[in-house]
Amino acid sequence: MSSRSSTSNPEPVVVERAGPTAVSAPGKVLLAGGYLVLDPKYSGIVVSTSARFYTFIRERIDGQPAGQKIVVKSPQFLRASWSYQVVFTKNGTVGLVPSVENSLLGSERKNKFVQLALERVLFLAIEKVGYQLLKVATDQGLEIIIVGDNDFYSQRNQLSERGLPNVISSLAQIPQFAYTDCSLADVHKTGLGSSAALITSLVTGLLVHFKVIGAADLTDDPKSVGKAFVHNVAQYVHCLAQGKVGSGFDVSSATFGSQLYTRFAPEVLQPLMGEQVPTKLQPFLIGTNASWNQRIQPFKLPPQTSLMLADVDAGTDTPAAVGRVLSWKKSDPQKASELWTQLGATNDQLAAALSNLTALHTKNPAAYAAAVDRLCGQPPKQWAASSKDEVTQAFALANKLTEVIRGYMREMGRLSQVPIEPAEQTRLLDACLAQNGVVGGGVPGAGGYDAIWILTLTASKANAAAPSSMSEVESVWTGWKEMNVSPLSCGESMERGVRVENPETVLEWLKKPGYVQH
Ligand SMILES: Nc1ncnc2c1ncn2[C@@H]1O[C@H](COP(=O)(O)OP(=O)(O)OP(=O)(O)O)[C@@H](O)[C@H]1O
Ligand SMILES: C[C@@](O)(CCOP(=O)(O)O)CC(=O)O
Repeated sequence: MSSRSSTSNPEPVVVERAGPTAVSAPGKVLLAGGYLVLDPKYSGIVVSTSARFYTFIRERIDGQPAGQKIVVKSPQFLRASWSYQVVFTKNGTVGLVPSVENSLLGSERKNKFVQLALERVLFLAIEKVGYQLLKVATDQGLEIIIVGDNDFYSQRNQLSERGLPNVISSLAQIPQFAYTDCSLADVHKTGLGSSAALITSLVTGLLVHFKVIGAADLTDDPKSVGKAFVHNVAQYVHCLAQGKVGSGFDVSSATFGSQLYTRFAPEVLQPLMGEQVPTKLQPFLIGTNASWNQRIQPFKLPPQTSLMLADVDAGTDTPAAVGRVLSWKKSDPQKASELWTQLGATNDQLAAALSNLTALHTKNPAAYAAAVDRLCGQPPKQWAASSKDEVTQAFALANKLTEVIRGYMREMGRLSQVPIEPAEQTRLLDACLAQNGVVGGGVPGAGGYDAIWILTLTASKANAAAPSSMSEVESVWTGWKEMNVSPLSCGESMERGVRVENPETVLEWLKKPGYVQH
């Protein structure tokens, strides 16, 4: 067990009991930049999802005082609760010890994501608020409930058990945080970054609950030092738990929301990834530490567009795919450099084209809406020739760029012999992109068979009669024979990053009938 010492003198403290704390963080879709975003020379277009991960923290356990004990419950899954003892010693150190009952309870042996988040935030807390305050903050025991919106986990079983068709409108009939009746090890995750959203939500909830940071620190301003600290701590814990330093786009978007993301230099985490925990963590993670040189540019999709996500039935081993692509890249640096340069430039052009559409809406909302309503009734291949107006031309350009990106991703897959956009996904995407009002689509992140994303136009409210490209795409999905295509979240708003929630509201959600209390 590691332990940690305090920097402040043990003074008697006035105890003010802390009320409950609730925090949420969004999932992610990497629309463009898979593989390239591992290199700080390139950026990724990351959209935060409407699906969010929630952490609810309150004192006592099942309403009873439980000195220095912490229980973390994940009630959507079988055997998913873990209990720990916070250990304070006379010389002012703190440590976290998994309780014996974890194995007795039949819990999955342990959850390193949860345990590392608790342990490392306790170390930071004793550095920042001191031994006495931290001891008080845990002396009644803590009950922590962590839940992810349904889209993080395949709902196919839920839909079939309820006799509901596999369509977007059915998703709203499944209770929020629905019980999956399976273990975490067996659940089919949908690739929305559940662990990054979990860690960012749990770490932030603990930092707020232990008063290491204030709720005011959680603005979405990428320049906020408090938010940067939260980002750094969440990246640290997530990389420790995953056992690797990925690009970090998922934790960054969970923290700051939708963005154009450029990776921090991975070396910043090297001193923290070993067995030995540094005696002081704060200097490495503080928001003003310039070694954390990620670049975060707020981004949002254009107005009157909706991001549709579908979960496809075969899984993809992302780490293995990354390994094979990078080893090919090493074996053919010349060809890889050409491809990375062309793909990186096209990704940047797509980001600019999408941001330009938002600017065109700002410039003339009426003209923008009129153009979108018209394009809702045409397949994208006809857009460029249909009108010379700048909104039409801008959407035609965005569509063209997504198709060029798909071509480069297929080329990367062919050269590295990794199924990045395999033929089955190509056929499904081409069928979707032939529908009216579809701006573009592709395989998110590392690609493979996990999922597809489709960006569709939505008619203005004044034009309710306009055709709905979302339903046209959904017809392709429901009629698709080659693979099982299940709809996921379908969001218009570009989600904010990690934020404090009203604990009473979250508690009400957790008491609803469809949510199974353990
Ligand atoms: N509701 C939850 N409660 C507890 N732990 C969870 C929960 N959801 C996810 N996790 C943890 O996150 C791990 C998944 O993290 P991993 O890095 O393997 O995948 P990921 O890339 O986050 O997956 P995806 O992007 O598909 O959501 C699970 O094995 C589990 O330990
Ligand atoms: C392949 C990679 O660049 C993106 C992986 O994205 P996803 O987890 O498949 O959504 C890996 C990374 O950035 O960590």
